[in-house]
Amino acid sequence: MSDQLKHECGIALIRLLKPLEYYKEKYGTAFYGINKMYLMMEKQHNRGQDGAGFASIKLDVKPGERYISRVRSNAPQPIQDIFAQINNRINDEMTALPEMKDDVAAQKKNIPYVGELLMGHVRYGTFGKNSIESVHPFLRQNNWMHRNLIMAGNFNMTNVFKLFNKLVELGQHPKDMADTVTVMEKVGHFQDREVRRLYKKFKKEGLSKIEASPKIAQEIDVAKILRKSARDWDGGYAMGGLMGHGDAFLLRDPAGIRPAYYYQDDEVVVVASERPVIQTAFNAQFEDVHELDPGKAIIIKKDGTVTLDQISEPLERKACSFERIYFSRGSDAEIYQERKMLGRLLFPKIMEKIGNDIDNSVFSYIPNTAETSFYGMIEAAHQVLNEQKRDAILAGEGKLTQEQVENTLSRKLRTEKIAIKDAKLRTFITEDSSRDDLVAHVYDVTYGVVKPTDHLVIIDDSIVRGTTLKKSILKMMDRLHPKSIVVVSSAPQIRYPDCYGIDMARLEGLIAFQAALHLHKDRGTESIIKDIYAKCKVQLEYEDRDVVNYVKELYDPFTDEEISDKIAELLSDDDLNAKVEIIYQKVEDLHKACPKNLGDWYFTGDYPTDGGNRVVNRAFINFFEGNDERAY
Ligand SMILES: NC(=O)CC[C@H](N)C(=O)O
Repeated sequence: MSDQLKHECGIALIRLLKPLEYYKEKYGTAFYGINKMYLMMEKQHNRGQDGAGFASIKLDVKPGERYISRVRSNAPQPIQDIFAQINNRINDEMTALPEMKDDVAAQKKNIPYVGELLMGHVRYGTFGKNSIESVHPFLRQNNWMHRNLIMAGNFNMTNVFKLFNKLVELGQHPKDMADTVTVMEKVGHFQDREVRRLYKKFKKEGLSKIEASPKIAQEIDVAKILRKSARDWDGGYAMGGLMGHGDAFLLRDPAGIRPAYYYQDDEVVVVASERPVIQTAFNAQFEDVHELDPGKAIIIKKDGTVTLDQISEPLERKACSFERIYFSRGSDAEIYQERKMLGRLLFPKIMEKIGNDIDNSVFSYIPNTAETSFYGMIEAAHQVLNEQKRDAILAGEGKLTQEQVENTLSRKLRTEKIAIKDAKLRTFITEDSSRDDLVAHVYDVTYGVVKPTDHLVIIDDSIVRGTTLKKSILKMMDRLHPKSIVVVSSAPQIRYPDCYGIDMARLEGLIAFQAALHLHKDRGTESIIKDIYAKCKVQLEYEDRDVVNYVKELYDPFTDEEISDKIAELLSDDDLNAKVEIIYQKVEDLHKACPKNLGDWYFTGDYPTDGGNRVVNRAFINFFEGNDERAY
């Protein structure tokens, strides 16, 4: 991936179903849960590097003993940082009381973090700042056990301001503008109400306060709380939560935009944002890890009962296709095949651009995530090359000499590692005039394998803003003097903002949007920009469900190819010698390759929730008015 794209968060939840002694006996440590959580977070570090956090709950402790621990970090290596803190603390306590070594009860009593219920989170912020206060999990604390709530999520709500204002209208005074607080306060509000309802019920039945408490824990209806809380959430989410008394949940949005997977055996229940994370950490088989259905919550009661509850009416399933193209780790059995298919499906178009001249083409990729689609592209290329060889041999009708046959068979695909990412360089980049020259060196190239007669074909996951392509990759590749550079994007053109967790909130940053604007200018049809603006303005007063995405009209007059060609032009500086061509995946082919993740709003403008149309409407107004604000 050449564009820096802020995206996603990763979530991990573990419930140990057996007493801690069991893990000590079987695996040699009562810190089994913490170790597994470390693995699960580390295996999801791709999903967030702005911050990381961990929280745990000890079940069945005596009043006065601490049972909730949390640690968060926004240090440069946040996962390492929090587990260093956890380790240090554990070591300190163990050194102070060495007789605890084999005494699990004492460890549980004296050492924080050791618990039966654990939640971890890695963050890429989509809302608010990167301060430590914005790092999940968030705590809502109370002296009543059942009223404690810990939340962490991979989410973005399109209507977070509306939700915030609702809290204020209720007379509340949220302490923070963080979206996680807004969402958590909603759940906390209904959790409080449910606790109150149950308390009244038990009081009526003649139970004392102390008798009612364990009964509340048993009967607290988590599904009901979530149903009420999520009623007016509009967005993509996988929201995880722990309640003080030991219930836990993870809720997925009704369109299945954000991912969530779970696994259960007789020792653990586990939930994570990505499947292979669970497979690797628990040595589980692919078919034993299940996807959580859209609109459902997995609820783990304190007694270990696990249920899957429908929380909101499912919408049409629109799981984010970017998860498959780029965000999720490509080690997932399905995602790996899908990425390869994305590369394979692009090959016919590549052949057109290189004039079928495989021998004079060098094939490569932008590291690292595009490597898998590169393998698929190469498989397709091999197939075509083999067909060419077969046809050449058959055309000889058995009369070819040995040398001729050998020559044909010796034709090989030229796959090379061309682009090299020099990540460290970023840290030196300053704002002064030397910046552009340094930026060019963010990528380096391999010298000596490209000839002036060659086409250089380079595949990337996607082209969002195109900045790095323009400022670095194309310039560096041009130094190799190829005849042409064919940039291949395994994702279609990104034309619309995202509002469900990917940080692409502004239209004017998108290179496809810029290309459409330029095409209108070239053709003297710019008046459409004003017309769309007028239509958007009118809609400001509309209810979300009535808003139409008029930004589509900006793209309607052009074919995909016209926009791709314009993008190629915009990304080619005058000083480039090679001709630049750009090939994008077709939306139909994306769906063919990733049939379970049909969420494609950033490519098509078809938003899966009503709030999406409001966001794109606002984004266009912001663009037109030169307003820097975010559209949600
Ligand atoms: N990427 C995410 O899921 C972000 C979660 C949340 N919106 C935050 O900004 O903290």
